[in-house]
Amino acid sequence: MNNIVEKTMSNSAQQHETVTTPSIALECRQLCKSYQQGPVKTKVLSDLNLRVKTGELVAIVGSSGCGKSTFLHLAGALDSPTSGEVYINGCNIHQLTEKQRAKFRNQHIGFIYQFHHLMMEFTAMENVAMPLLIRGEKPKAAQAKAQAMLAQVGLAQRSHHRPGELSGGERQRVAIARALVTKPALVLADEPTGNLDVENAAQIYQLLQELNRSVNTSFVIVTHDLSLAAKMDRQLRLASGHLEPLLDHNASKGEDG
Ligand SMILES: Nc1ncnc2c1ncn2[C@@H]1O[C@H](COP(=O)(O)OP(=O)(O)OP(=O)(O)O)[C@@H](O)[C@H]1O
Repeated sequence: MNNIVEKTMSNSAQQHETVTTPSIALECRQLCKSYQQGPVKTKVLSDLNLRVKTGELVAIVGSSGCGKSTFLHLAGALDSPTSGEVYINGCNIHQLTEKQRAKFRNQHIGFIYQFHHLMMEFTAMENVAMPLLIRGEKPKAAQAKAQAMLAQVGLAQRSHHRPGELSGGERQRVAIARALVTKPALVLADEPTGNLDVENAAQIYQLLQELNRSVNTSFVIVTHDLSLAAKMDRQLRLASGHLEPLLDHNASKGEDG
């Protein structure tokens, strides 16, 4: 009997531990990046630290040229740091081989760019299904998932349209569906509303929030728009090569840059 009680107590303690200890989707440790062009060395990131919890929405703002895209490229395993480490769901991504990194990106990371980067000769459905086909899913299953994802972003009726037959906001919705169709741990977005009008931009952010809640994917969003950044869980500023809380009240939330 005692054993059972002890076991139950220890199980409940473990469950409690699991619930109260947040998982970390992205962790950057002492990240540094310099570019060397001939004799000129440009130091862009310097001892940057960041922890993003599973399901957290983080906005990063910063002046032009401060290193936001550089940071996203390192966090998304598209480029290597000069030094430092990046962990996604606990995996040190820069220790992987190039081939392993490509596979890891396909399985765990979604990208959303300012200019959607859709394949213009393919339909919305084909664009969204592509990451699933790349990871080896059967075409029928991939199409069914792509159709469901397009419905989630409000484009069920546009699945056979090519990007040229969609509005700017709709194209960005397709890009969001493509980034999320694999249910990645982390979505990295570089100015996802940069080329949209205010109304469309607000709709896209609302959509990102809804998807964040429904799939529990973590989002790191680079934006120039402070009012939209304010809607995220946390706002950080990239300056002098590292991240700092944008607003004073964020400092009290802990988990700073
Ligand atoms: N491949 C590269 N080689 C050399 N320098 C680079 C390279 N890529 C970026 N830089 C430099 O690194 C700095 C940061 O660039 P980055 O594109 O990350 O800035 P950003 O904050 O995204 O800018 P923006 O908001 O204007 O897009 C800039 O000074 C840029 O000139």
